[in-house]
Amino acid sequence: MPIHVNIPHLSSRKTKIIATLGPASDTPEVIYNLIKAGVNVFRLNMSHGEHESHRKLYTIIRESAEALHQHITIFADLCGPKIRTGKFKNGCIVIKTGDRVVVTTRDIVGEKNLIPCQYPGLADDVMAGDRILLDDGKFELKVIEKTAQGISCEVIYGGELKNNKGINLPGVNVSCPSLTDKDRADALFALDLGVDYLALSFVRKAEDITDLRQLIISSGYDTHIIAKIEKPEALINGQEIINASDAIMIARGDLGVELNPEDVPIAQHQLIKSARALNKPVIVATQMLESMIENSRPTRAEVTDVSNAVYCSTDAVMLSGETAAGHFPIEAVEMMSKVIYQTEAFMREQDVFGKLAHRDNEQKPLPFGDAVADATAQLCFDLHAKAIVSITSGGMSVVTLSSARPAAPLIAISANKWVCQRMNLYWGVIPIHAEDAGHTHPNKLARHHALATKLANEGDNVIVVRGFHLDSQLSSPTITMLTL
Ligand SMILES: Nc1ncnc2c1ncn2[C@@H]1O[C@H](COP(=O)(O)OP(=O)(O)O)[C@@H](O)[C@H]1O
Ligand SMILES: C=C(OP(=O)(O)O)C(=O)O
Repeated sequence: MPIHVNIPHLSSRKTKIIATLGPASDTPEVIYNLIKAGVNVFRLNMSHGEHESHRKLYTIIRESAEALHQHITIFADLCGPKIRTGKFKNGCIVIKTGDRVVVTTRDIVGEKNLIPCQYPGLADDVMAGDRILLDDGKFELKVIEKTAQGISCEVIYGGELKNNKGINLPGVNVSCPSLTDKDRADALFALDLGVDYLALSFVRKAEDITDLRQLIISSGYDTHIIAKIEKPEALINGQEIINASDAIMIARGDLGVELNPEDVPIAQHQLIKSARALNKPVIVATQMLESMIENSRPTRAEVTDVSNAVYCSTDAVMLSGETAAGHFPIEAVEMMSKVIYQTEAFMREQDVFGKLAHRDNEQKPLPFGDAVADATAQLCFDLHAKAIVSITSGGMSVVTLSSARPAAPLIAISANKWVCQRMNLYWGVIPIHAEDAGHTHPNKLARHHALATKLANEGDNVIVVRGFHLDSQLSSPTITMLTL
């Protein structure tokens, strides 16, 4: 049986790459090449496409992952109360600064100066004078009056508006529920398909996550949830939301429209720190290599943005339009991968890894699991260990070990391939599916897989961690140094 492990040369990369799929990347050939270029996680955006097209993509991803002997994570991104335009004749219209346009909630196809909106409550939620932002804030309308035809607006900043683009109402209290009927239908579809995570857009409070959790559990699944942080309310309720979810995404597209753009980098720093303190993986998303939608080379500022997110120790960086609808999807992944390697090499040189552990957080005393994870990272550093090996059933200990940001690769062995796919999102984690994980001696497993992955050689030290329970009452962790 082939060992499912990330391609060896990619194994040394700690920060994971997420790619959104769309018309530019919906063939077996492109998906296969995206994985080869370094994608660890794919995002299926439920705001676009149909269930059948997502099913097709899901199948292609699983087949390509199998062919490349890799664990690949898949998540479905639920729209949540995200408001969007409808469709236009010919796919787009041009709105001109100074013109009058009508935004209608009728189910029609848009045309010149008529913009359909998919959210029926829009007219109730806005008032004369409110701002309506389109396509992540690229275009701006000002509400003049509500008429029988719809909401009459003046175009403040115009441009080419395409199908299905986001609408933001900064400062307006949107009455739309957090989990819409479409989200429920999309969630059930994605759960049945077998996705590894569900992401929820426009989370405002912890209950939004618990509502989705309820739906997942009542459907018989234990799929994990990614909370997308993109509303000012989500920053206010940040701790509770992070606690209630399994991972977070800093969705900077909408966040940068809902907040002042200059507040986004600060929010990014704070969210990465808070998520790590609570052992929750964190994703930095949107516009990371935006200019590569059109150009084969990114701007220096974009490359620096990716590098800074890596240096701040995010678990994953995400590509959106670059891989979904851009002209250079493979090149965008290759570029992201190069920037990550280069930045991590610098971090290694500066001895940053292992020093980013939980003890930097303000909690005193540390929770037991965090303290064990930090001690393991420190041991790894002191013993020049080539790898940490953790044998896990559900991955909880692995996410905690990963949050200590150890210098060595973290080989996470599980008998459950779904757990492997889930763990593949975590920083520095190399998941390995081994059916005998439950009944083979941990040291034997560790030795075999550390050598088979070529992460360590005969004579090298590895650290084997087991019996690791996050609750100190139940835990009797064993941390062993094994010389291969
Ligand atoms: N499955 C899809 N089908 C058609 N177009 C898509 C799909 N996924 C993404 N796109 C296109 O790529 C753009 C960027 O992708 P993404 O960031 O996922 O979307 P958005 O920002 O609209 O949520 C989208 O706005 C859309 O134009
Ligand atoms: C990732 C984001 O969400 P979406 O693509 O759904 O707009 C974002 O707003 O940054």
